[in-house]
Amino acid sequence: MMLKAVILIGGPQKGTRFRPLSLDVPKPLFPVAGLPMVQHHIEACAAVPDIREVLLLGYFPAQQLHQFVTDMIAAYKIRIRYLQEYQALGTAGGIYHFRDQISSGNPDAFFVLNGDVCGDFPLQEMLDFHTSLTSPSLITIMGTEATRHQSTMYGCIVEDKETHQILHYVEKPSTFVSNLINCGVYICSPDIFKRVGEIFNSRPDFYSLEDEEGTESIWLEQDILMPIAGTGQAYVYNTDRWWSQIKTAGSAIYANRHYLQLYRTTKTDRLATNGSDKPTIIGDVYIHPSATVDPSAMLGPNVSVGKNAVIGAGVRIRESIILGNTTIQEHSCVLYTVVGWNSTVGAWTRLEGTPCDPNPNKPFAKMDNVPLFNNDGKLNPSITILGCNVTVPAEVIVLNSIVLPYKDLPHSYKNEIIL
Ligand SMILES: Nc1nc2c(ncn2[C@@H]2O[C@H](COP(=O)(O)OP(=O)(O)O[C@H]3O[C@H](CO)[C@@H](O)[C@H](O)[C@@H]3O)[C@@H](O)[C@H]2O)c(=O)[nH]1
Repeated sequence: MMLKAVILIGGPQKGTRFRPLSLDVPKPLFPVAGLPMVQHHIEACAAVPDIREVLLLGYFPAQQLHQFVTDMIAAYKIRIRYLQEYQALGTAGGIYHFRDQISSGNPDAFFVLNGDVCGDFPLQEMLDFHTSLTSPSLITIMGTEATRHQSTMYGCIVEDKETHQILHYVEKPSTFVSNLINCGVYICSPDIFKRVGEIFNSRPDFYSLEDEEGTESIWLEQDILMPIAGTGQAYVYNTDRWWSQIKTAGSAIYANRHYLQLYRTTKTDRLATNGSDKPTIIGDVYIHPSATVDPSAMLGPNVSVGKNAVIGAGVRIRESIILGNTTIQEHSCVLYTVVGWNSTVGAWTRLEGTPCDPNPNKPFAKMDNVPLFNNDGKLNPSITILGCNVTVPAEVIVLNSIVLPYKDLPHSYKNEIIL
């Protein structure tokens, strides 16, 4: 069997809720648990022996992805390419536009993964399910359970419980349809191109100059899944493994924690260990080999420290992401915070945010993608974020605040966006 994988990474206009973290680097490359977000997808794909090529599909300028793709080829030794859409073509439009590249070598099927989800992707298990189906599936969707209340923020699937055929599919319905939601991970038969082609050719105004911008795009969800449901050609593979979207900056801390936890079973060499002349490590912590951490610092649980970062004496960090080239001076405390690249945090300073985790008392609860402001126009409590090249003085407190790049903070801040 020969398979390929397509990862949909979107473009610069997407991922706005991820700001300011997506101001300096395309959102798909933002590091979570020490690796660019979509490297986790690539790693999951590379672990499936039949996947021979991974295609990243998006409309970011190619030079923004070039180094990353080169690094990925070296790390995983499989074919990886970035294919750039000339404009946003939609979740099925891009696949259709590059159908020749996807079909070359005659793959039996190809995976499609949304770049903005994270999880413990059971790709091999899903493939086994897909290939075991007696009637061929044009598209198999990975589905998972959500709460009744949250389900309407996703694509909702009604399945035949015995055969797992999809009977009904609604994209982000206005009222409750089903607890079973679309994870944004698919296996498609190459025959899907015929379906997308029919839609492409059925658009009469395609060449009209008055055509509104955006009508050129084709959506896997609305244009393919909704009409195909109930025809016996679409199936759902259910998973109860960890899965989430990464939409808001707050979800980076949550995803970081879970990916670190996964390292415990699969990649223990990536986790920092305790030892003499080493900092105290609590729980799961990733420290880039080039980072310098003072032995009197205490890190964890759930901390990632990037390239060339310098962590001073007596520093305490918990539930946070410290990006590359950042310096945290002695005795500072960092909790539920993302510290952007090249930032400096003075001594005896406290950076603290509020976690936005899924409700632990509700089974199947996902992260709420809390908007920045509440209805009174006030900032919703969230993780604290420092953009890149921010300088925080010594002996101040920055609480539940978002600091845009290149800012020298003069004093303490609480619940503010600092522009
Ligand atoms: N290449 C490319 N990628 C795109 C484009 N538009 C969106 N994407 C990528 O496609 C994925 C889906 O993004 P959205 O269109 O914003 O959809 P969504 O709100 O995330 O919902 C989708 O994912 C949910 C799971 O996370 C699903 O539940 C839902 O049904 C739907 O498939 C993201 O990774 C995004 O970067 C495009 O024009 N081109």
